[in-house]
Amino acid sequence: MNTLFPIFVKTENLHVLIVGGGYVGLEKANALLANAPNTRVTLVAPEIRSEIQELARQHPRMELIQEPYHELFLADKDLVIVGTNNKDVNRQVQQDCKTRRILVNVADTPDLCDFYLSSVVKKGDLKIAISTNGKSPTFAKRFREVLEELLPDSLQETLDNLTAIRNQLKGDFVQKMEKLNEITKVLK
Ligand SMILES: C[C@@]1(CC(=O)O)c2cc3[nH]c(cc4nc(cc5[nH]c(cc(n2)[C@H]1CCC(=O)O)[C@@](C)(CC(=O)O)[C@@H]5CCC(=O)O)C(CC(=O)O)=C4CCC(=O)O)c(CCC(=O)O)c3CC(=O)O
Ligand SMILES: NC(=O)C1=CN([C@@H]2O[C@H](COP(=O)(O)OP(=O)(O)OC[C@H]3O[C@@H](n4cnc5c(N)ncnc54)[C@H](O)[C@@H]3O)[C@@H](O)[C@H]2O)C=CC1
Repeated sequence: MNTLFPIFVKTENLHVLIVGGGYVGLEKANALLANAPNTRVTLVAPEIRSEIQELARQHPRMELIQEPYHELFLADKDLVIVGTNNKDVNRQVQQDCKTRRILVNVADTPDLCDFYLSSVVKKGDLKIAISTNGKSPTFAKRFREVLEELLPDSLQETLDNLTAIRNQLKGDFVQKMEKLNEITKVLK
């Protein structure tokens, strides 16, 4: 059964810790900052790839700490993503997060994850998150590419028009809902 519950998180309101400064750390930092460049991200690792250092130069709210993980780094964090090349360290971080009730993603161990990252399709204000329940991240990536091709750029205009109508509508909640359902019937 696929029990994942998708939510859209305002990461700019959070302080995220990434543990690991290799390819995985880079991928996850890129994923976060591509969606919300203003997110406060702290990345800790004894070795940090040069691409991550470049990313930090472009994002003033990203901080790099060139040290091994220590639980003290969890003190002020809301969300943690772990991707070191040391399984014991990954496990330790996961346990420390559980103790503090901080949501944690252990990139190479789905069983230890409280949440997964998704493939993200963006067309202006429309955002679609794709997950395969961990079965094939590569399928998620390919399906993102298919949807990116398929969805027209004019979608933003439709959304803008619907927002304008939504803001002008008078009446109670039910009346507004009926009207908006009527107008958008053509989309079915
Ligand atoms: C469970 C999950 C946890 C998490 O990381 O959050 C997870 C786990 C693992 N990924 C692995 C490998 C790869 N991951 C990618 C890519 C992505 N992986 C992402 C998400 C997720 N990956 C979560 C489930 C998402 C879902 O439900 O579908 C994406 C969508 C989002 C993102 O990372 O930002 C991003 C695509 C973004 C995009 O382009 O749209 C590629 C392809 C590539 O990089 O080109 C490969 C190599 C090929 C392959 O294996 O498929 C391995 C094996 C590691 C090993 O062998 O050591 C594990 C561990 C395991 O499965 O056991
Ligand atoms: N979920 C995913 O998308 C994928 C997961 N993986 C797995 O993730 C793991 C990491 O992969 P890469 O980033 O490619 O490895 P890498 O070798 O490029 O980087 C490992 C990083 O972990 C850091 N590290 C080691 N000990 C640490 C400690 N005590 N505290 C903090 N950081 C520490 C290193 O300094 C380095 O920055 C591997 O086990 C790999 O199998 C690999 C590919 C994709």
